[in-house]
Parts: sequence; C-alpha cells; structure tokens
Amino acid sequence: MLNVHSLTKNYGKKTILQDISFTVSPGEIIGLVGENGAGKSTLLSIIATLTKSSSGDIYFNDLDFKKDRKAIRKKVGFVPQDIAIWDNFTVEENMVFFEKLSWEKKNNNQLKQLCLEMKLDKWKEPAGTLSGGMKRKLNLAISLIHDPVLLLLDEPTVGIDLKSRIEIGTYLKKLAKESNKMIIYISHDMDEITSLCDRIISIGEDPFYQEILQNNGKEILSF
Ligand SMILES: Nc1ncnc2c1ncn2[C@@H]1O[C@H](COP(=O)(O)OP(=O)(O)OP(=O)(O)O)[C@@H](O)[C@H]1O
Repeated sequence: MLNVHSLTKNYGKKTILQDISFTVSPGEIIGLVGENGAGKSTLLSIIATLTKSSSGDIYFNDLDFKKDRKAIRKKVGFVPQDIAIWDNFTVEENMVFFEKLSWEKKNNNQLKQLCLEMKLDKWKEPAGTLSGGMKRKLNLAISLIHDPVLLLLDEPTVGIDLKSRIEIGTYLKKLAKESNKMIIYISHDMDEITSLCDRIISIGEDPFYQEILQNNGKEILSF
C-alpha cells in the first residue's frame, strides 16, 4: 500500500501542495484531477522520488520515502507528460535499449509480448514513424519493463485518438485488476477519469472539478 500523510510542497514562499493525505491499495486506479498549475505533476514527481516534499511522510508498505528512495524507485514506473523514446530506433530497439537500463531482465519475446498486450504491433518500425497513440503506448510499455508495482501516469493519452485511448484504458484496468498494480492517473478528460478510476483525488481551489465529479458515485478526496 502507498500511504501519503500530510504532504506539503513549497517552492520558495509559494505553497503548491498543502496537507495532502491519501492511500492507494493494490489493484486500485486513482484519478488525479485539478486545474492547470494545481500541483498534480508535482505530486506525481514527489511519489516518483524525483522531487522532495517540504514536509509530510510517504510510505510504500514499510519503505520510507525519506530513507529508502533507491528501493522505492525499483517499484515505481513513471510516465511523464513528455514522450521519451528514441525516434531513430525501432520499437524493438527502444525496448531492448531500455531493458538494458532496467533492474529486471526480460528477453525479446517478453518485451514483444508487453507491447502486444497493449496492441502495439509495429515491432520493426522506427519509433519516429509511429502515430501519437503508438508512441504513447511505447512510452507506457517502456515504463513497465521492470515490473513496477506502482504506476504513475501523467496525461498518458493526451492528444491521441479514441481507439488508442480505449485500448490503453482497457489495458490499464486489466493490469490493475489482474496484476494487482496500483495506478495514479492524471487526466483533464473527466469521462476518461470516471470510467477508468476507482477513486478520485481533486487538488486546487477550483470547485469546477468537484462539481463535475460530484454525482458520478465515485469517492472523491478534495485538497
Ligand atoms: N521547479 C519548480 N520551481 C518553481 N515552481 C515550480 C516548479 N515546478 C513547478 N512549479 C510550479 O508549481 C505549480 C504546480 O505545477 P504542476 O506542474 O505540478 O501543476 P499541474 O497541476 O501538473 O499543471 P498542468 O495541468 O498544467 O500540467 C505551478 O505554479 C508551477 O509553476
């Protein structure tokens, strides 16, 4: 379980996140919503151990984010907003390249299977020639090579067509429910958030998101 307790983040005198507390259990998909600049990416970056909080505690099972960052990194898969793949490499070469940097060893068949599970079948094509949706899938597949238990996704479907969106959503649901992964998912698309996520965290002062989400029957935590 991920346990975030009383987390605060300041940049200089500006408070970005204040007193955020929540848990994520195995198998759960948590939606993270809020207006531009509310602090969603900052929160994800702190949980990815890339940014330090100003105060508060985070635990991953019995691992403490203040002391066990290296061990926690092995358990976390992070897909930032920007796509980070090698355009001149084929899908296969990208997967093999990132596998070499990974803690977990996977053979070519396993890497290919990972891509096929999310319907990314252009194994021998240069990544630069893939559609936006296929590039997003490749980015996601790369983040899963080391078999993370906690997956952090910052707008993974932005700018892609409905078919790829649905394929990624279906894959993520399966991943959470069958492989017991925990997923935190940022999106501005409320339909996507309500159909995909078990619970929702809304951050920032804009009541717009709470109003939209109020009647959908999902638990919403507001900060
Ligand atoms: N390294 C930094 N130094 C100073 N301020 C920062 C830094 N990183 C982020 N911020 C500020 O923190 C606030 C929250 O940014 P963040 O990117 O987390 O918001 P967000 O909710 O993800 O926004 P968006 O929906 O636009 O992606 C913004 O005001 C941003 O300018």
